Amino acid sequence: MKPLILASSSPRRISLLESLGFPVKIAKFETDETFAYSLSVEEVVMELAQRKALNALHHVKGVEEGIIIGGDTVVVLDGEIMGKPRNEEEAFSMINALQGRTHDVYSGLVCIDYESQKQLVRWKRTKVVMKHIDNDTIWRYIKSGEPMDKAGAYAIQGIGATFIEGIEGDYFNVVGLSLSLLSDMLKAFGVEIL
Ligand SMILES: Cc1cn([C@H]2C[C@H](O)[C@@H](COP(=O)(O)OP(=O)(O)OP(=O)(O)O)O2)c(=O)[nH]c1=O
Repeated sequence: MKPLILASSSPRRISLLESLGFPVKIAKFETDETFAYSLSVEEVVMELAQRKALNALHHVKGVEEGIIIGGDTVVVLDGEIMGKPRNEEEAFSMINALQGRTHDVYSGLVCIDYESQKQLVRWKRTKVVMKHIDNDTIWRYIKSGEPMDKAGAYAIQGIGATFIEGIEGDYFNVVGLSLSLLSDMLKAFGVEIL
């Protein structure tokens, strides 16, 4: 089987991919994550995931062969895209905006076959309903450190789970890598999970 090369340093994406039982190689390189505001959310997550994957492809050329996987996750409330907070104040305003409301989490996923250079680019959306959270609780959460490297400043898989009323869609898409979508994409490259 072709090795899977993950263009990501996200510990969540690494352990989700490893949970499928395949050996995973990591090829993460600094990628510009700015985007044009004229793009739709779907285009943003696909473009950023693609940039990460193409960057890895460029760097592993002649060194590693396999299927390169790139991903990107954002939170969207009222059409506004939230990435990772730059500081604690921004984390506060993100969670404060999300609490008591329903938002969408979009993840883009890209697979590139090194050998054929064939590319597949997809996206997926999950709806998340968050409970009301008071200001003191938000600040205690921020002080836990958990929100700082997460889109929308919360982690559904961590203490942030206590804020979540429910979701509609794929849980793993919120954590950053839909294993269901990935398995469909890998199938197109001749890779069967089972
Ligand atoms: C909403 C949400 C996001 N996240 C994470 C998933 C992503 O890792 C992160 C969004 O940032 P990304 O830019 O998608 O990824 P990253 O910077 O962590 O990793 P890399 O660019 O190396 O692939 O937020 C959670 O872990 N839990 C959640 O509930």
